[in-house]
Amino acid sequence: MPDFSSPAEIAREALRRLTAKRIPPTPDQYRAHYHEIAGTPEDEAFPSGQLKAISHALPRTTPATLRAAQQFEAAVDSGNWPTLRRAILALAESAGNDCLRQLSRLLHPAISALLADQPELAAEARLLAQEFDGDVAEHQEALLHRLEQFIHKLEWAGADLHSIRAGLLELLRLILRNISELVLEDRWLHGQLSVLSEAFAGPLDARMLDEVQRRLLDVIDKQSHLKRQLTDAQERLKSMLAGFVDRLANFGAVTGDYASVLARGTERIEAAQDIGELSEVVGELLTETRLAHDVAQRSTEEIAALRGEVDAANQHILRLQRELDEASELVRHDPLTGTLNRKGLDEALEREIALARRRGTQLSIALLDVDNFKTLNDTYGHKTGDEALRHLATVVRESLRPQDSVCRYGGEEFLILLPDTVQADAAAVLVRLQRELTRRIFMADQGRLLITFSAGVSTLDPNEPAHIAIERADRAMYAAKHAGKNRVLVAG
Ligand SMILES: Nc1nc2c(ncn2[C@@H]2O[C@H](COP(=O)(O)OP(=O)(O)OP(=O)(O)O)[C@@H](O)[C@H]2O)c(=O)[nH]1
Repeated sequence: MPDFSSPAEIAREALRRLTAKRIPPTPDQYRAHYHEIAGTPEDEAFPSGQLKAISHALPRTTPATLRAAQQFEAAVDSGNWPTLRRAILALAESAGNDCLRQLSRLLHPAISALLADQPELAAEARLLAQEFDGDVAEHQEALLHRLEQFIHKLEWAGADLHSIRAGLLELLRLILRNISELVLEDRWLHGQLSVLSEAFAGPLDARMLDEVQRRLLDVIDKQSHLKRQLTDAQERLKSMLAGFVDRLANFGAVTGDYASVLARGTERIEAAQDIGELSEVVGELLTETRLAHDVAQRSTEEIAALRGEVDAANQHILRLQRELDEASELVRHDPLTGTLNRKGLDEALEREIALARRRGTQLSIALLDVDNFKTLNDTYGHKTGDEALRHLATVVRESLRPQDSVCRYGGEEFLILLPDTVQADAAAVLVRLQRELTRRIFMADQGRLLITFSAGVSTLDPNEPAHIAIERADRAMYAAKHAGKNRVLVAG
């Protein structure tokens, strides 16, 4: 076989063989014959199509990845392997740098911000972030080792925080138990405290803590007011009783004197020698008797007056108690059902509207009114009516998410705020509530009573005042009543 030493000779021979075999001289056929004659391995064809597909899929989210992707695209267009090799290396480097930058952002600000209570760890996170942001090539291993140690410290700090939180919660539960033992006789405070205990039973979140804080403030307000008033009233009662005892002692002294006058009079009567002497003794006894009678009468009147004052003081204490119960309506919760009252609703509305605007989420409102409540009251009595309302409020509260608010809007009417909920979902929540009331049927003394309600649902437009959306829900609720009750309608 002749030896072809120069590329020109190999090329000529390749063309000659193609002609001899009558094969069309396409680039692929030519390349195959060329390598066969030269005895060299055949280069693979440049896979432009597939490489272009890869280049389209490359990330271009940061300036660095965009640059690397464009370099890759140009290399594919050039069809040149060495250029492509350089582009792939640049791509790998940009991906690595991107990863380091993300790690640096994770360390600072994200992790360092979470470590507000651990300034040393926060400073370490900042330092590591700076180093990962710089040139890591030379001391990569040392840096990775420090990162590993930092992660260990974070794990320990996390475990510490967990046990501190558990300890604080336990402490709060203890305080609550203590307070509820101290205020056994106050139903309203008792209700508030059981709601607080329930709140601490579940996982903590910021909204729940806010609610707990408000309720605790209510409890503290009322408790201190109540205590001051009751101490005053008790002091007044004490001083009245002291006066009463003084009068009794006086009366005792006067009657004691009278008894000795009588005894002396009896002796003198026995020893009397004549009528004159006797009439003198009787005269003295009459005077003393009149005096004793006057004192006794005065004392009886004073004691009766004192008794009147004690009764009035007692009435005053009872009135105070009632006024305080009414005053609890001025705070944020309805004493019968424990749901928010109007003032509580105003605050919750303000908070939720601001949140919805900030987050660009939908706030839905539902108004529900118990069906045929007057008949229930008339048939089973007002007390059963009250219990039915309490049952309804409990089922509603327990069926909703912690971020939803329930308010007693009127006698047997409740308003529910559903943050981050579109109108159709809010209607579905109310339908679920209807089902839940059928499942958890109200057990009255007289037996099982099914409570149903009619409801209207609306969604707040970010630019309208809340009362407009409430009016829409109200109209939908009335439409539900007219359509036959026990149904949920959305506002048109
Ligand atoms: N037991 C009890 N009854 C209440 C309370 N607040 C309001 N009510 C009574 O609820 C009843 C409401 O009656 P209506 O407004 O006629 O409504 P309804 O009977 O439910 O009729 P529809 O709404 O049409 O289904 C009245 O009798 C009120 O006295 C409360 O706190 N306790």
